[in-house]
Amino acid sequence: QKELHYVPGHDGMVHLFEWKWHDIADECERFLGPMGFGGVQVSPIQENVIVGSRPWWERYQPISYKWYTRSGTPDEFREMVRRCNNAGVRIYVDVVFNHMTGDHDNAKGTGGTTADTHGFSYPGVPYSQYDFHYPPCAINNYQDPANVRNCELVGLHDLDQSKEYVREKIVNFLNEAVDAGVAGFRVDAAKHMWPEDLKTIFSRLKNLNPEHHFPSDARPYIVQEVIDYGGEAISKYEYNSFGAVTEFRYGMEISNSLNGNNPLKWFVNWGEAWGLLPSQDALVFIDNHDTQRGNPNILTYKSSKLYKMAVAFMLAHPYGTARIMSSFKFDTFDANPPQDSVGNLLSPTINPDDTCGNGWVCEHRWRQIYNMVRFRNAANNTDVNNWWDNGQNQIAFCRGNAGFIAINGDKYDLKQTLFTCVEPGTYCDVISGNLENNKCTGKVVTVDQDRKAYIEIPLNQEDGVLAIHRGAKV
Ligand SMILES: O=C(NCCCOc1c(-c2ccc(O)c(O)c2)oc2cc(O)cc(O)c2c1=O)[C@@H]1CCCN1C(=O)/C=C/c1ccc(O)c(O)c1
Ligand SMILES: [Ca+2]
Repeated sequence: QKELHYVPGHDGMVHLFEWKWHDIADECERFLGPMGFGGVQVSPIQENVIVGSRPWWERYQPISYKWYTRSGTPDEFREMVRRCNNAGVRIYVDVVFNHMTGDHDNAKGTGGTTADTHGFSYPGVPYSQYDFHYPPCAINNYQDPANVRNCELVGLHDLDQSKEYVREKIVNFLNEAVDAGVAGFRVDAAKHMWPEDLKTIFSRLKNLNPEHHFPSDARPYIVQEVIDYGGEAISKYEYNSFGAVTEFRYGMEISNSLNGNNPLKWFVNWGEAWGLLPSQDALVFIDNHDTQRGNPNILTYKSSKLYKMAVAFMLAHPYGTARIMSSFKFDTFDANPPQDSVGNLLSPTINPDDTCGNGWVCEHRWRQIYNMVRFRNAANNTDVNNWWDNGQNQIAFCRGNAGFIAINGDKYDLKQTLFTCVEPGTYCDVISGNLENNKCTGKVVTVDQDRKAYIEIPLNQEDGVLAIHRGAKV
């Protein structure tokens, strides 16, 4: 099965990239739980090799399966899982077991473990040369599935998951996290592992720990990172029968449209009809930790108006399992996360307006984004209906009779009286403000007896979106 184990009334995953465990626990209790977020994807928990300038990608070079990273210790991790589960927020661990490190002289890990990387020896597990694809070959041909699975990604020593000993080490690592109360995993570089090996490994995972309020016999939710935009020999469809899969085309198509290359009107049949994975198998996102820094066509926090429109559309639409990126500020690809002079990660500071400081972007705390998480919760179990568009980049649709959203991607005002599906009454536009003390701090939308309303999104307005739902009715 691929069902998530979100607590009822919670939906939407947020990737708290590079956050420390105690800060995540605080965020679950003070913000994510109350706002109805479903879960957090955390950075890798396994010990990684220390690379000089501390680039973000050092955490994707494991040196052992011990839970010591710059995000915290095993006890801090377990405490975070307990506190987040108690706040109704699930934890999904980013796990890296396609490979270990590349070659590093005098390699040392974030938990003090050393390794002889040139000799393919990792005593912290232990792994030796026999546990790897050896002698190494380089991945240099994405049209050859064996090359992509059995060779080294940028020189990272490639484990052989067909070996029972390797499988056992991986399964034990994952099951320890299940015992600690996690709800599932994001499997890094799944494209670089054989589907049969992954299926075998996942079949050996325990059921989720009932002490953490999971239904009995609940299975871990697995998301496999398969970077497939089409055009390579390996397909996302090789992986979605035994786990969910990242749908990279999702963010690419929405970014492409909002960047002006393809009118929004075409999204009337957004979903499988576009060649995307089946909805229940798809983990969807606008940007991720890699594409936000490596792909100029993908919208990120740096294009904030278009980005909020993209994320609002994702959260308003029922297709797939939505994941919101929460970033640190960066201006180069390799940039390290916010850290002090001796390499300790900095905690996000929370400003009086609830935004973050200390180099953290906290997209998930932007009103236009957290309010769309609430929209997604208010609209759960409904479909897209009553689609409207102007033939170009102005669209609107309902979710059952629970919610209504309008988006203006054109270079002129949207001014229309539209059918909004929701009960007649007065609603707050949750993009421009909140419903507080039974008043709207932003725009007010009056829905008449015919369930129609005058909808206006001027071109020069701060946001290109208007959204109302039954949870924001005055
Ligand atoms: O130029 C780079 N890499 C060469 C391009 C291949 O990119 C990588 C891909 C990759 C990229 C595109 C694909 O279609 C694909 O199948 C794989 O997946 C990785 C996964 C890892 O766990 C660790 C890595 O170092 C990589 C990686 O280098 C820079 C310098 C080293 C890290 N890195 C990077 O660019 C790091 C990227 C990275 C790191 C972690 C990820 O989870 C990820 O998705 C990408
Ligand atoms: Ca591999």
